[in-house]
Amino acid sequence: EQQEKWVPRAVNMEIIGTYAQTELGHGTFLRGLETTATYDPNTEEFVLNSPTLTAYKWWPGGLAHTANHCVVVAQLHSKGVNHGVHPFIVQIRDEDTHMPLPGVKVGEIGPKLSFSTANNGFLGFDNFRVPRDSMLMKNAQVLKDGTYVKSRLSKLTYGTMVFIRVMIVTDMAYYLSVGATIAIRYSAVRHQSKPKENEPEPQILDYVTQQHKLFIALASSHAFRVTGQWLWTTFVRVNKALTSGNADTLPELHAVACCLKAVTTRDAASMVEACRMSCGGHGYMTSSYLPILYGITTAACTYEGENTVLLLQTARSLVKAWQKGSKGKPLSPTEAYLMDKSPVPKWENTLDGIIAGFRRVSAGKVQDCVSKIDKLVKMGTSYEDAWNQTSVRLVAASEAHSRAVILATFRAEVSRAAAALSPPLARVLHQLVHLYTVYWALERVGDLLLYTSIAERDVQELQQQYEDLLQKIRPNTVGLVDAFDLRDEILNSTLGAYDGRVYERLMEEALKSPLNAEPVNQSFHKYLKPFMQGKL
Ligand SMILES: CC/C=C\C/C=C\C/C=C\C/C=C\C/C=C\C/C=C/C(=O)SCCNC(=O)CCNC(=O)[C@H](O)C(C)(C)COP(=O)(O)OP(=O)(O)OC[C@H]1O[C@@H](n2cnc3c(N)ncnc32)[C@H](O)[C@@H]1OP(=O)(O)O
Ligand SMILES: Cc1cc2nc3c(=O)[nH]c(=O)nc-3n(C[C@H](O)[C@H](O)[C@H](O)COP(=O)(O)OP(=O)(O)OC[C@H]3O[C@@H](n4cnc5c(N)ncnc54)[C@H](O)[C@@H]3O)c2cc1C
Repeated sequence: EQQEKWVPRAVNMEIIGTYAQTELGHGTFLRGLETTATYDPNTEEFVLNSPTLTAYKWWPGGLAHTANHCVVVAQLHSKGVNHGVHPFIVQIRDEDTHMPLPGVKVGEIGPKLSFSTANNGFLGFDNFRVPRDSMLMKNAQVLKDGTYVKSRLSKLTYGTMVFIRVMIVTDMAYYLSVGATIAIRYSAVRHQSKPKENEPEPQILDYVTQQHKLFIALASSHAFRVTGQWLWTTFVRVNKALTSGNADTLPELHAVACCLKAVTTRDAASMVEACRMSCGGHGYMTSSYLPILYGITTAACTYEGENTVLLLQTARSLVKAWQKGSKGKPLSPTEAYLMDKSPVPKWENTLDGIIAGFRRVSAGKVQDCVSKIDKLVKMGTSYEDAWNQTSVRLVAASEAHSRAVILATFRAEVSRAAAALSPPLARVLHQLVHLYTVYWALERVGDLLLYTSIAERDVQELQQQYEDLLQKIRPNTVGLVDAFDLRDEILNSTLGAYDGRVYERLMEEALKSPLNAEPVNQSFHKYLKPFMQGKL
């Protein structure tokens, strides 16, 4: 009945909430969170408290001035026992006056790199009392007398984060479509330089280096949208099983959600930055929207689980899978390839050949990590220290695993969908799959040389395949970004508007600046003139 109490009020916006988990002192290590929720059986209430400055919640979006409730993650104490972190839904502001309630300290954390509209806040409690039913009791419960009833699966506490990580993959597909649309449309409008003296300045989109910078962002948007859809379907299936009490597939979902969130956010941030830089000085204008878009995508590398920490979570799963598979036990579908002990096949410069190659790289890296950890432990190093000393390789293994998942999913889903598409559209989408696959083979050629039978001539041929694909995709590039069908109001960009009037829009935006309100700015009279007259 907690959902009956809270959900309708949240849906009709009586409750504006945020997720208050991170504290000044802890973001990654959840078991180290310091906010306490101590049960008082005499009043059937929890007493929320921030015992130290580092216990203050810090970062939750909307917390500073928007939210009047929040989900607070706190260490649950009852009958003198700390039962670990649990979620509580807590009203923090008066619903009429919006004033902070007594015992609640809340405010803004200050300027950030971007996300300026999110009013991220801080929150401290001074022995703030909330009724027992504030504890979200879907998984664990505290009875009226303070008896703690543990969850059938402690990891369910972390479930919210899996959900958001799954959503973030699709978010990155969207952000890349915005960046690619702005940069490719601008590159079609912008003419620059004279490689051929007797011809007009060409579109910068005709420079192959410009195509190299931008087409991967376009292809990645489709790859992440397709992968995000697959991941969402997986999430729904796992969640359904969880509802019926079966948690067997949760570890695989957690592992694949971690590495996909980490890799897609890192790629999106770096590719949006490449989109910005490919637009020269105008890409550095706020009015282009590209700097803001970079700020949004790079934040995703940190929030909802810092990327390195998440890649190490996946590595933990890959190492456990290797150890399990080595004992002949079955592995989850996404990790089953780790046990492919067949001889390394002759390299093939095909999509299937490259996908198989990335699986070889991932399996080889995982095996190397396991060997290094085992060797260190045999030499007397603790497992934790052996893990830390191997962690750079563990992150790389996770990234290779994630890339293998994206490559395979992108290829399979486009091949499956192609049958229902017109031949021209199917051809263009296959070109994007091909470009994405060959791009990453070239980006990770060192790994392929280490773990597969790829030879120098294969690499040369892949480079030529890649350059041929840039040429094939070029004629459809503007059509492909137009197909994202992003309205000018959404793009919010002087460079990406559909009408291509970039110079007029840049000037229109400049003239809106208050600094252009008068021909001589007051700074002249206050500072420049006195300085020039030696009076400052
Ligand atoms: C409601 C929303 C509605 C709509 C949303 C729509 C769109 C949203 C899309 C995008 C959002 C856009 C903008 C939002 C902007 C900002 C929001 C940001 C919010 C936040 O940042 S919230 C805070 C996020 N914080 C974290 O992610 C913390 C990361 N840290 C951890 O997860 C844990 O500390 C960590 C790293 C896992 C370590 O914890 P611990 O030490 O306890 O674990 P172990 O490593 O020892 O592992 C124990 C065991 O548990 C398994 N496990 C760990 N985590 C999970 C999990 N999440 N699910 C399942 N299982 C998990 C782990 O595998 C181990 O298992 P094993 O022992 O190996 O069997
Ligand atoms: C824009 C934005 C919005 C946010 N919104 C919210 C929100 O709404 N609600 C909320 O609760 N939080 C929110 N956060 C906070 C976010 O979840 C945390 O910043 C994130 O979990 C990282 O934790 P941290 O900042 O404490 O960094 P730390 O965990 O201190 O990480 C710092 C460095 O230490 C490294 N490190 C940490 N642990 C390990 C390890 N075990 N192994 C190896 N390296 C490690 C990390 O890789 C990283 O390089 C938001 C953050 C941002 C930037």
